[in-house]
Amino acid sequence: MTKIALQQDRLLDAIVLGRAGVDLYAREANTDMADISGFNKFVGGSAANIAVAISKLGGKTGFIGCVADDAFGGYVRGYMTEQGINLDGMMTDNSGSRTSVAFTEMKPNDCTVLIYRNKASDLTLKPEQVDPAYIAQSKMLVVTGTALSESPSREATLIAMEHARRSNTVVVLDVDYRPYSWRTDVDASIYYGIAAGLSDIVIGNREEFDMMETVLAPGNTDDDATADRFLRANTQVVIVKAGELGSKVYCKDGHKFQQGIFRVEVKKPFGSGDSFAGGLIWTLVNGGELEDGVKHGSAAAAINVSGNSCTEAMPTKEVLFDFIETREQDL
Ligand SMILES: Nc1ncnc2c1ncn2[C@@H]1O[C@H](COP(=O)(O)OP(=O)(O)OP(=O)(O)O)[C@@H](O)[C@H]1O
Ligand SMILES: O=C(O)C[C@@H](O)[C@H](O)C(=O)CO
Repeated sequence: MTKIALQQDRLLDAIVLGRAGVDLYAREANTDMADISGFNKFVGGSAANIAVAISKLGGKTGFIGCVADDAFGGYVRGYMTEQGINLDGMMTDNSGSRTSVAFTEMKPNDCTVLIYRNKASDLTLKPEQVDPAYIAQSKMLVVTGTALSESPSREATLIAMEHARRSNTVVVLDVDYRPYSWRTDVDASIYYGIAAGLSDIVIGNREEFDMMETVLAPGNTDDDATADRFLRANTQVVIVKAGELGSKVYCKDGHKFQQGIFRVEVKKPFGSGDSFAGGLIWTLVNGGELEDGVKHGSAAAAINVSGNSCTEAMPTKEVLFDFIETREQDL
């Protein structure tokens, strides 16, 4: 069994860095985007989803990001505050940017997620807006990688990771690779490489690790070789997620294990990665074992993909443990 050493005397369990925006989910299931007649509004954005996931499980969370000075920015702030998320690190941009908006179909497979990110406010976050004292109050800093895609958010993210290292705040990188946010895969792999070197835990799927290996190991598809390459510098754990095939976990000391999925009736595939990260991180900040964290993450993801949204479908601790007790898991 593996434990991640954390500073226990911190006010916050985890601060999540990245985008918080609006998700608009199709009212009709199994309908193409062009034929959808209406959408239900929720708070979304990968980083917000992870923060809500940890918070609903009972964790004390904070957030570093930026919403626009618009009605959606106010809506996002209001919802996250109701969820108990500390927003001392959430900025508001009034330079004409817009809070990110995602439209989604509701289909179990081949489900389109259309994200409007022209002049996205989260990417206006500036390095001077990142407070090292805020990060030093947290056991963990969780970075969602799209924040690296553009300046000044890229520099803000890298300095946040550096501050975390200096204050012994454990750093988690959730790769969260959205190809349309980047000029080229080469650019992406360079910045993700720097960020991975600053991280204790790196979580991604195969497509994301392929992108990260664009320059250094083009064509590699072998998870073991990937893990060897990324278990360097500060990185203690590499997790390769594989959707319905579960996940593989690699530790620096050579220990490795796999986790299967909890089979459910899937309503939509998105949100699985964010709920997985939420369940895992909540377990680790509470002093739990890595093996239990990955199991809790898998269960939270299964619950989420069988629900009708991302944030609202994140489980509480009671729902999570009840689900695990009553379900078989594929190993
Ligand atoms: N259909 C499914 N049924 C049950 N569990 C699932 C399913 N899909 C994914 N999961 C769980 O969620 C974890 C993460 O999923 P996945 O590998 O799809 O992440 P991801 O690529 O980051 O997803 P996304 O970007 O869509 O959020 C998997 O390792 C698995 O435990
Ligand atoms: O991450 C986003 O910007 C949108 C999400 O909330 C979306 O629902 C999704 O794709 C989750 O992974």
